[in-house]
Amino acid sequence: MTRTPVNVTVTGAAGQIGYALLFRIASGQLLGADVPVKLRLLEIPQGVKAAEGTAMELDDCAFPLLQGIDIFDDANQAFSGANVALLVGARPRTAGMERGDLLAANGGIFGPQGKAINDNAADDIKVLVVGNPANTNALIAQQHAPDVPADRFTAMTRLDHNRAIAQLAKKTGAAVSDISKVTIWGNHSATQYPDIFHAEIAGKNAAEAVADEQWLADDFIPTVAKRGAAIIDARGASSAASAANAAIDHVYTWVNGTAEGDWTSAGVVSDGSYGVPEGLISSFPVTAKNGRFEIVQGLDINAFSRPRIDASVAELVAERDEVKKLGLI
Ligand SMILES: NC(=O)C1=CN([C@@H]2O[C@H](COP(=O)(O)OP(=O)(O)OC[C@H]3O[C@@H](n4cnc5c(N)ncnc54)[C@H](O)[C@@H]3O)[C@@H](O)[C@H]2O)C=CC1
Ligand SMILES: O=C([O-])CC(=O)C(=O)O
Repeated sequence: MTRTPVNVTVTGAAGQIGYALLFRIASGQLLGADVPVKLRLLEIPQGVKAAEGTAMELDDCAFPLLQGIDIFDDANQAFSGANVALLVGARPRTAGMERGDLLAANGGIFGPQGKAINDNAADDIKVLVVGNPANTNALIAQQHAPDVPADRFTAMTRLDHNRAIAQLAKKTGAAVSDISKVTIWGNHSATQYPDIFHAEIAGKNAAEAVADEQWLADDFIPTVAKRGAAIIDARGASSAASAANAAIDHVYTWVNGTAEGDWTSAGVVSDGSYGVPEGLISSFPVTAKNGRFEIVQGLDINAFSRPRIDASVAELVAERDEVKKLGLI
């Protein structure tokens, strides 16, 4: 193996997503089957011992691409030389917690981690925020990293994107691989808008193939948007393997590109496209090429879609205003 290993930092490494994610990174699924990796795991002190156990199991897989595992409880060390950072560890909402409390608790995590990335990561750092509220946590981290180009900070809506594809495949009987150009707009929350008006099934418009606006409004959109809660209800724990899978998909696509004629969804810094205020980290249809996401331009937004996009973006604006008020950005 002659390639220089890629340093991948994962926060919340001892959590349930971490457990589903690390083995797939180490096996080559994050970056490619010929790319060696070094893992840098960040946990809070109480999580370090469990992370050490996971590291023992990673050793026991004898992955040919895995060239080292280091475990830290200090963000500056964990992000030192990082080329890819997966920010999974977050403070979950607990009973009685208001949105402001949740944003404040996570601001205390993502502000310092953004600064640690700014001060210690490699010049080509790419950041994916998974920990909720993912879009606003990503914004907080990005705002604490003034020396890192803003477009290196992204939030995960790929799970929502994959959920939308799966629901559309179920409804139409199409193969997942025949579905392209699905879009998730807005926030990774129940206000998100999964849009199939530009999607295609084997090259034909998906909304026309479905031809059922009532199904869209009353079934498809709420099923996708509330899927996280449905999983928690059924499993007694939040999505882990599917979230890890989406994180793998997000970074793999970012690094290796979208297929010709397709796009994906990601929370990226808005350039003002589609009326989304500049600087917000909102989900858009994006292509990836040469290691960069680009927002797909020029799509017609119809009367069904417009208010739904606006509602989710309004929620992001409210979250941004709240973290500003709290002095977190
Ligand atoms: N964007 C998305 O689509 C999805 C996001 N999520 C979010 O991902 C996050 C992680 O989920 P799980 O792994 O299930 O949670 P978990 O509670 O099993 O694990 C979280 C881990 O993060 C660690 N942690 C907490 N604060 C930390 C810090 N400051 N630095 C480093 N590590 C820290 C904890 O010790 C714990 O081991 C949650 O916020 C969850 O809501 C989950 C599913 C989908
Ligand atoms: O609410 C959660 O923690 C899980 C989540 O984001 C999802 O499954 O989309």
